[in-house]
Amino acid sequence: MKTITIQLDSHSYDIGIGEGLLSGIGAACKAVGLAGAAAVVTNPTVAPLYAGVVTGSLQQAGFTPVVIEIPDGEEFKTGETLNSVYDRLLEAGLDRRSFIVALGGGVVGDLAGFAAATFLRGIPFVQVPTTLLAQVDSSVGGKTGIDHPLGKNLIGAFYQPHLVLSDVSTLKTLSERHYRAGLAEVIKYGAVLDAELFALLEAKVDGLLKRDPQLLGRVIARCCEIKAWVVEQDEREGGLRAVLNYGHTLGHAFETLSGYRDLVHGEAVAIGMVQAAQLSQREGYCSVGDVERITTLVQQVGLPSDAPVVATEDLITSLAKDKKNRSGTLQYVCNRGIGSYVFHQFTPAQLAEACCSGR
Ligand SMILES: NC(=O)c1ccc[n+]([C@@H]2O[C@H](COP(=O)([O-])OP(=O)(O)OC[C@H]3O[C@@H](n4cnc5c(N)ncnc54)[C@H](O)[C@@H]3O)[C@@H](O)[C@H]2O)c1
Ligand SMILES: O=C(O)C(=O)C[C@@H](O)[C@H](O)[C@H](O)COP(=O)(O)O
Ligand SMILES: [Zn+2]
Repeated sequence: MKTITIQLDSHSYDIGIGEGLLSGIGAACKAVGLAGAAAVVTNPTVAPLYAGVVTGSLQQAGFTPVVIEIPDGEEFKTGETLNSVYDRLLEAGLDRRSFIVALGGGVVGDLAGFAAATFLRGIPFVQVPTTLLAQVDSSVGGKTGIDHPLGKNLIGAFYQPHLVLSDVSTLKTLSERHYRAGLAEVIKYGAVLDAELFALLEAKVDGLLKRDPQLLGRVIARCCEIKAWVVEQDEREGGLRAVLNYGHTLGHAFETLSGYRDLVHGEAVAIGMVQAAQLSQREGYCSVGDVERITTLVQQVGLPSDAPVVATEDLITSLAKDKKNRSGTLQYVCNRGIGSYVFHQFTPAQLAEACCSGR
């Protein structure tokens, strides 16, 4: 197992990455001092595959697990689902010594993490990510929350887990679509923070698509190292952390406008990154060749690169709700060449017009 420690003033925690780790979750929770009842929040797709081994391991380590299922899909990352989780936690009699285990992808992790942040004013939680996207991104760094009909992740909290345990073997059962969606966040790290990682991805497209376990282990660990480095310097997104929003400003707007149904998060981010590369080139931050490299990699891994057809007015309204909006101006992440970034201010109207006129 590879371990990466994320060191924060609030508290530090380990990210364990390796094959076959799920059966060790009970011992790992014990080792970080957790006790009492454990609520395993998961969904009907993941539960039949992995809830048994997780609850078995927790029982063996002396915990009393209860499984709470939420419906599968981004459209259920809502206040209604969150309330149903609170109901179940109360019914199960969880107290302040109890903890939550988020077993699933980013939707489960974000929602269960927010439940942990708010239930009884905060109980510990553990991330057990089972999608590529969750292993490289959402399980790390403590952003938790739910969507609102008007915008992505508009309700939430910064709340760090006690532990992240990423079992790479779970990726074998992930659908092609969701696996590729995870590659979007991997490309993001390379495009704005690590030129070497970007070049590795370009060279290893075949291995990535075949889910070569050794390559995946290396790539997941590198992404977590990069994210830990960013979050350690700026846990609550005062500045630097916004770089992790590369591709997300337009991406989140497209997700919202699709009613959280047509595009999954990674697909929306892929489209947003291609738009960001084009805007970066237009502003003189990168070359036509850089835009081509980003677009080609996105397309080679089977992700969409063309913006969906949306009304400019709707796009402006949605962009105006972005959390990076300050007095009508958005802090937008451009790539400076490949592997580096620069923030540029755009109004929602400028972004929407650039995006919609490009068609
Ligand atoms: N908190 C953060 O920092 C952060 C970062 C990136 C994304 N996110 C959020 O993450 C979410 C997207 O996460 P996601 O891409 O994991 O989507 P997801 O959670 O919807 O999972 C994708 C699909 O894969 C299924 N699944 C999960 N693990 C599986 C497995 N091992 N085998 C088979 N099927 C499996 C799920 O049931 C679901 O149907 C979005 O809500 C996004 O906003 C949060
Ligand atoms: O961890 C971060 O910071 C990120 O921005 C990671 C993103 O990939 C992720 O989608 C995040 O949920 C977006 O955060 P938001 O604050 O823009 O909603
Ligand atoms: Zn994201």
